[in-house]
Amino acid sequence: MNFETVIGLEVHVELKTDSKIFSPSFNHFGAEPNENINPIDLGYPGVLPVLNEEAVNYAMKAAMAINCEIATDTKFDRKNYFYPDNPKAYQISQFDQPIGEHGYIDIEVEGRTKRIGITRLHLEEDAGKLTHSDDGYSLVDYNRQGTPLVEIVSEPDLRSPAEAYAYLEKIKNIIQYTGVSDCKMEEGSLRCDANISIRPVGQEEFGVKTELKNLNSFSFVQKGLEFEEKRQQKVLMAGGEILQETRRYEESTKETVLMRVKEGSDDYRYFPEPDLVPLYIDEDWKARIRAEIPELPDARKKRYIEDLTLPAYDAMVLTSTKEMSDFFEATIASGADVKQASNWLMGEVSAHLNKQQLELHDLPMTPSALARMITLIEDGTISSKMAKKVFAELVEKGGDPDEIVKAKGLVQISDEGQLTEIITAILDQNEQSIEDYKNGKDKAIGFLVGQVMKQTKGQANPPMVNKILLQEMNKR
Ligand SMILES: Nc1ncnc2c1ncn2[C@@H]1O[C@H](COP(=O)(O)OP(=O)(O)OP(=O)(O)O)[C@@H](O)[C@H]1O
Ligand SMILES: [Mg+2]
Ligand SMILES: [Mg+2]
Repeated sequence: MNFETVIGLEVHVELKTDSKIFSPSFNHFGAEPNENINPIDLGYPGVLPVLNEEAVNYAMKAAMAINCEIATDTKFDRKNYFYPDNPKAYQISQFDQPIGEHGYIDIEVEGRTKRIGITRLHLEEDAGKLTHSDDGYSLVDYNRQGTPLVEIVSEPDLRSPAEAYAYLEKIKNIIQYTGVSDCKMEEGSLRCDANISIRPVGQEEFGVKTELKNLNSFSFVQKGLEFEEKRQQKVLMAGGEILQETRRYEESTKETVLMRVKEGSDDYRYFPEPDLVPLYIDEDWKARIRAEIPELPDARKKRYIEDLTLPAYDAMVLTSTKEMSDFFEATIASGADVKQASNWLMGEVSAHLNKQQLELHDLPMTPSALARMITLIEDGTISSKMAKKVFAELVEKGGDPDEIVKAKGLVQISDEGQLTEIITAILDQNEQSIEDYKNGKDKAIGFLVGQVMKQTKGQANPPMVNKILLQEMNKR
């Protein structure tokens, strides 16, 4: 029997506000365990949460960027659960009136664009972090408790693990552009639970889903879903039934294992949070936040193709991170040729970053330095071979391309008169090569170019050397 896979993702994104969602504790990653906590985070008796306006602004920004409608009347709810990562035994979340609903994003898979619905985006507080040691005890760090978090729930519109991967890339890309989160999976500021079911092809009704947790990278999400897709197929083919379970992905075995049979939302005993007033978001507030949203990746990509006439591939690569795209724009604003700037960023710059495991902001090279180097190539001051030396210096130490060119004696000889003089002398000494060339042996040109380069210590402008050589030989 042939099955169709159905996937819906829950993505949690931590918002990088200065302080926590309901308390004045710092909200910074990387502090000593339990350094950034106070009695509100820990839910001591008698404390009251106060909503951080910045967290609401950030959540609205994220929701708008994924095309959600923003609620006018919204509120917070208590989700009750007992687990040591949460000292209050409840999480303040949003149940039936989330900040954002009915959104979508467009993803590209195998050259096709597909629209994936977003059911909701709600604002909540993060829980603490447990570290389980091998010798049987667990450590609790409550620094994360109370970090503002948005949960973005997709419609069950994804049809393959590869689509799930593309969806995650796109969500990360968009949210990073808004600047409300770093979306670093390795630091936990972006996390994902993946829901998956299968159904016989042609059947309208969805199958029973399982939910995968402990997915620590986008590729583990894809691998976990691929395993689960096959596991469910085997169960159904053997006449068994899928139970609504929460399963844990094991990186070492690449398998999913049962954690618990899933609780329903009834088990959480949701009720309106009595310590917070309902939140009313008026049109002015919405408009103010909307005006702060920068140009998003899809719009940028379109502009690069239509206005800058870049190939679609370049536009895609350049907009894949905001940092790359901003660097590119600053480079062309400093006067670099658009296509050359794109080529350098996608080529040499990206290769260097990959090799050294660096990010653009780690480089001492500024966009204006890259632009100047590109201009020096274009106007013939340096050859592309010399440019490699200038580039190596720029990414190592930074500095001014003109000064590097001067210091390294890299100036190219592009003076027509000077080159003609050198070439004439070389031709006089190599009459055999001229003869060979006239007899159709094109190799002779290569030899003569080599002689010119040798004599000028590689400083002659190669296209000009070629042109003048041909002119002069044809005269003879
Ligand atoms: N039959 C199905 N097969 C695959 N995915 C499904 C199916 N039904 C629902 N989903 C997806 O499962 C996800 C459910 O997420 P949601 O946050 O609404 O509920 P939950 O996981 O039960 O709640 P919690 O936040 O408490 O974990 C959504 O992304 C939805 O698209
Ligand atoms: Mg959920
Ligand atoms: Mg869930």
